[in-house]
Amino acid sequence: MDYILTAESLSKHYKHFKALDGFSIHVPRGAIYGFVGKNGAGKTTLIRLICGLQEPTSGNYTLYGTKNTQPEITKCRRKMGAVVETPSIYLNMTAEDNLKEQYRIIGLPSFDDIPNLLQLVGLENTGRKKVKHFSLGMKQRLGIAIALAGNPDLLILDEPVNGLDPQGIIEMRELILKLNQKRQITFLISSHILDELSRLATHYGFIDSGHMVKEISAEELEAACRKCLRIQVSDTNILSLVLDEMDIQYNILSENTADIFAKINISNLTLTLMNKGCEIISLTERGESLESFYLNLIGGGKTNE
Ligand SMILES: Nc1ncnc2c1ncn2[C@@H]1O[C@H](COP(=O)(O)OP(=O)(O)OP(=O)(O)O)[C@@H](O)[C@H]1O
Repeated sequence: MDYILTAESLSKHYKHFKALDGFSIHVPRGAIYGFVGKNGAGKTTLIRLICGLQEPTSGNYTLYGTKNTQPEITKCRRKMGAVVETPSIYLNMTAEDNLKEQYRIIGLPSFDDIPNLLQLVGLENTGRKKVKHFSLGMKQRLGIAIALAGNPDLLILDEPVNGLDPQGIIEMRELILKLNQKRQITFLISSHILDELSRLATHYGFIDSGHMVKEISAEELEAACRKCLRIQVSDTNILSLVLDEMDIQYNILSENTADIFAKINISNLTLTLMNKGCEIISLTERGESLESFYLNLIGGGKTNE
């Protein structure tokens, strides 16, 4: 697989405190990678390291295949944009002037692309309005426009929907999906709002106390959380024959137990099984929400702070 960002055995210690400890991550190109963890788990610490704002205590990471210890890493960081904590924008300036300022900072020679960029993030009609009069959602989208100025193909967003109202959340989600699908931008999104992430993410990494607990694709996660019907019967051989005939997906767990992954007509199944001499002993609905998967993985309870 082609990874834009990887880390192995990465550690960041603050005196005796291990904010990241033997941490690993693998972000595939084109992914929307949901980076999930409780407050204080180490998410922002990783982002600060990748952005070059801090140095790791030990271990390495790679950006576009380049190790952080190689001099070319600075060039690689130019292909990356980040909106960390509150985006750094000038409140007394318009959206357009903020973008011009960013273009100057990164040395872009022409402002021609600014109208397109404003349109891309839905701020094309803000005219002379100063940013201090923007909603939080508009400010966040301007933060993204600023991060997009250098035409990056990796965007790192730290808690992008924190504090946004429902409309702002929808606009942010649509913008992320648009940039991912139309501009092939890979996203690393840190968040603890799992429900929102699950509408976007193609991959997840669950971090706890500075460790990567699990990396999983959205498909694998969906399969792990898939609702199923656990059925206990007198003979699963007969059950599998019947389910095959009905073209229903299932998984045999033992001589008497199986999981069925479909909505079924229970009376129909009971009758067919009885006619073939197989008795149903019990039926229970099983399944795990994303939230309970996450809590099982890292445990509820206290934060790291
Ligand atoms: N400069 C620092 N000095 C000492 N400890 C720090 C420093 N920066 C972060 N920490 C500690 O490292 C831990 C991880 O912090 P980090 O900001 O990475 O967490 P986070 O997962 O981003 O959490 P949040 O969602 O609250 O932002 C926290 O316990 C924090 O107090």
